[in-house]
Amino acid sequence: MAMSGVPDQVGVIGGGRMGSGIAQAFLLAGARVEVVEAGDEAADAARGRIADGLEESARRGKLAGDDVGGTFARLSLVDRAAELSPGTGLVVEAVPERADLKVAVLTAAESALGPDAVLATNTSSLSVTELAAALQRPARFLGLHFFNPVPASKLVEVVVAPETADDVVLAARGWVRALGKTDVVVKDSPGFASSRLGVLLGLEAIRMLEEGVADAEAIDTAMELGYRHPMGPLRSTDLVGLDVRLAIAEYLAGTLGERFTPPQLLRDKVAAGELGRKTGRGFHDYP
Ligand SMILES: CC(=O)CC(=O)SCCNC(=O)CCNC(=O)[C@H](O)C(C)(C)COP(=O)(O)OP(=O)(O)OC[C@H]1O[C@@H](n2cnc3c(N)ncnc32)[C@H](O)[C@@H]1OP(=O)(O)O
Ligand SMILES: NC(=O)C1=CN([C@@H]2O[C@H](COP(=O)(O)OP(=O)(O)OC[C@H]3O[C@@H](n4cnc5c(N)ncnc54)[C@H](OP(=O)(O)O)[C@@H]3O)[C@@H](O)[C@H]2O)C=CC1
Repeated sequence: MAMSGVPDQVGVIGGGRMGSGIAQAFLLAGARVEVVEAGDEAADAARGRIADGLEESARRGKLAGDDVGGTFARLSLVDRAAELSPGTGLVVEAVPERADLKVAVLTAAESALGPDAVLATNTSSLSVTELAAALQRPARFLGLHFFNPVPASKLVEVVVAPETADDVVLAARGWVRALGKTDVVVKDSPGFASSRLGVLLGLEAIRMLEEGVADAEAIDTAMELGYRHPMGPLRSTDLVGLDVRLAIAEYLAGTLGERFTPPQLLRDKVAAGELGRKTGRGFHDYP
């Protein structure tokens, strides 16, 4: 264990929006972190995101002992999940929301690690139980669902499948707290507690936009001032990424039913490359 109560060595598969935030959180808690990204260009981009995040943490006085350089020195990048260090205590998978992709990287990681390692998925919606079925040691697997933006978000959903061992749940809850975040334990089911509710609100807001009920600014402001949500449902969709939201909605439509069917406007915007903040345009503009 690192001094603060997280495993000494942590792996994060996928260093995109979420993976880089998760890596940053474990670095701040004192762990050595290996991030898996294929290819030099993707690795450099992930390294850059994490470096920027740590600089911001330092500006906000969130670096405990080390300086930015010392914290960043505990980060390394590898090309493939099979190359993760055998002594890794915890791996969090944060590749795109596709079951086949997640199974491929999780099974590769499992083969590289010792029998006590815990594997976790950051999936927003996919069945943790079905992902577990592809593994040799399903008892050591669970969902650790972080929220965006990871450094500012206080929540991690701990998603428990029927086969997840009790001691793994206990350890994972301790790690979440050691990150300075709050854990909520949720039984595995499509969309867990947060995506099931959050996505429905987002989809309804898009349908309202399609119907011309109000413009995006008005819909968001209604929820921000009326319900005191920190961000309206369209601004939140822009932050998550319209492509990510579409993948989640498609899965939930298939499992929970028609009410999650993605509106045509969401499909059109994704097809047009308007993915939200990351592309500068979604339901709002980000110059
Ligand atoms: C798709 C999924 O599967 C799941 C999802 O993620 S769905 C949710 C998508 N996200 C949302 O909808 C976000 C909603 N919006 C919000 O929560 C808020 O507007 C926000 C968190 C983005 C900003 O809120 P804010 O109050 O202005 O944040 P801010 O005061 O700057 O920061 C909050 C805390 O995080 C810390 N923080 C922020 N950035 C940080 C960084 N880079 N490093 C370390 N700490 C940081 C701040 O220092 C502050 O800490 P304290 O509470 O200890 O003071
Ligand atoms: N965005 C959000 O608000 C949230 C998302 N999530 C979930 O987190 C997961 C990741 O989402 P997000 O971070 O937004 O997505 P991103 O697209 O930002 O990141 C995914 C990363 O995974 C990399 N990747 C793809 N295939 C592999 C592979 N085989 N091995 C290693 N890395 C790979 C991608 O690299 P490259 O780009 O080079 O292909 C990319 O850097 C999804 O399951 C999503 O549902 C959970 C909470 C919030």
